[in-house]
Amino acid sequence: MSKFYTLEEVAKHTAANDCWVIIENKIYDVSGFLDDHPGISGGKKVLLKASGKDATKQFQSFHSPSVLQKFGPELLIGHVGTAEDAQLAIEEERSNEEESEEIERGPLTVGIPFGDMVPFGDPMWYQDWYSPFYNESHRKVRKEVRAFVEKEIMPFTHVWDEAKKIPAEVFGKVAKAGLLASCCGVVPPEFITFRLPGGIEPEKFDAFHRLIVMDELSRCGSGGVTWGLMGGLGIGLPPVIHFGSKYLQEKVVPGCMSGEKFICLAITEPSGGSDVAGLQTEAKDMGDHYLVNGEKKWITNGVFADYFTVACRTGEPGFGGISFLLLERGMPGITTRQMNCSGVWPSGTAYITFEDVKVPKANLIGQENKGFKYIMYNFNSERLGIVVQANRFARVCIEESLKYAHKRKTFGKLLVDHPVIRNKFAHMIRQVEATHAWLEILIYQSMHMPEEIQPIRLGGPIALCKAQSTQTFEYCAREAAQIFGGLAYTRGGQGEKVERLYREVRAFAIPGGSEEIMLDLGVRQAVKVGAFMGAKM
Ligand code: HEM
Repeated sequence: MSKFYTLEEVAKHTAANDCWVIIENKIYDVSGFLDDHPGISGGKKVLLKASGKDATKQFQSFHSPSVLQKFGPELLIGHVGTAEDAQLAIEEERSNEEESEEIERGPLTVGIPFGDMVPFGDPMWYQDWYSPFYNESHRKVRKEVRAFVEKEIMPFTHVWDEAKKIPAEVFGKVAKAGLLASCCGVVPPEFITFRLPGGIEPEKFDAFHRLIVMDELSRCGSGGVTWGLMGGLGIGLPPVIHFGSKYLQEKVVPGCMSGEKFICLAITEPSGGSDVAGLQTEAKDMGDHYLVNGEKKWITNGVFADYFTVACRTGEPGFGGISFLLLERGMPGITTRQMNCSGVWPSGTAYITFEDVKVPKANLIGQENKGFKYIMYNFNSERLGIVVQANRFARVCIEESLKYAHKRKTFGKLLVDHPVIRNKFAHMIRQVEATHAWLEILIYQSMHMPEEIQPIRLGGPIALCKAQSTQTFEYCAREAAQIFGGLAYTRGGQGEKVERLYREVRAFAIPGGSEEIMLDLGVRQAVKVGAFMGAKM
């Protein structure tokens, strides 16, 4: 049970070896933290000066709430108040916990709002707007994944990013929470070992449940973490699940789904990114095996992957001569090295060299020379995944900067009271909401349109939506950085998410099809489909 102290009692603790501060009515013993407290003008001195009293205001102006999520539990020693207050506070906390997902209902409320209701900080259906796409099962997934991400991911995101590595044990936790299985598209139930988020049956876990999982995870505001956890898995495993032999599936899928093994998709080469048909990595047929030679570049998770789903040339030049092979770490001739990129640091972006790698024929994924079809199959879900992440990152930029604009004053006014700042928010919001609405309608199509016509009908609009989402992300990261000013130019602290996201924009605008290629593809396909469907042009 929590302890309670009066203000007079707290005021006695102002020494370097006995230092308490009050923040939001809670008392923190920061004696052991003084030397670790950062600050340009002496982090220890600042804290000592604030000791023995209520420092809520100063705390809120210098920190993001995640600081207390991370350090609070260890430093918290009690609450301010008398024994009577104590009982009341405990009861209030309990009832707050029970209702935590519900915001107080007012006369404007029409449903059940979720989240902290920062305007446009969450999709509209969270913020008490009607939507035809979601039901109780989606609300369950949303609630569970949000709690998991806030406890297990968000407090550590900055540390992992700086370390350029996610600790191994995190993957197991993420797998057990059902998140890994949620990011691989439609997964046959036999491969799902852990309970899916919200306890939803595998057969009923639909594309909107998957959207929610990825969207909620992306609230951490780090492409390095989203890609570090599931970037390779989400695109490297589906070819094995959908086209691989039983032998390959049994060998690869269980380990990857449990977070003990890692897989990546290796398509891009030093000489070509979006020009997949021109890939050069060669797999020579040697009778009982293939001999693989070539190089792959910018391969997400390649640094720590155990398996590599590799697009190789097995036949004629162009689209028709590509196959997918599964290569395994430990096969002689495979070298991976970490690339030094602007962003997405913990995602293990690799340069990979294959030198005379002997690959058994049993490691062919699907049929020989059908690789391009599998790549195309993968692209639509990969691109939708990028849209989900990029748009949530753009939303994070809105959320973070709108909160900041409510505490930072310039020229005697809060930032949010300056029309020039509100104008920035307006342009960010209209783009994020338009992108989200387009995303939802595309996801709805992917659930209902016959699978065989999806590549033709949906490929173009998904490509356009990908470009829309990354340009929105770029716009919002820039505007949020302007609102944060210097705080978004330094790593860590209040501008932490915005600073990182600003560096990560290109990691979404280029891979999975660059904006230029996406825009062109979108129009080319629209014209082709239009002609097929009798458009009078
Ligand atoms: C439980 C108490 C506290 C904890 C755990 C804490 C933690 C931190 C951390 C982790 C940072 C690094 C930046 C960030 O991540 O936001 C920071 C920065 C800072 N803190 Fe605290 N802090 C506490 C209380 C206070 C109080 C009471 C004050 C002022 C009276 C204060 C003043 C500052 C300042 C000025 C910075 C910015 C330093 C800079 O940008 O150079 N902190 N604090």
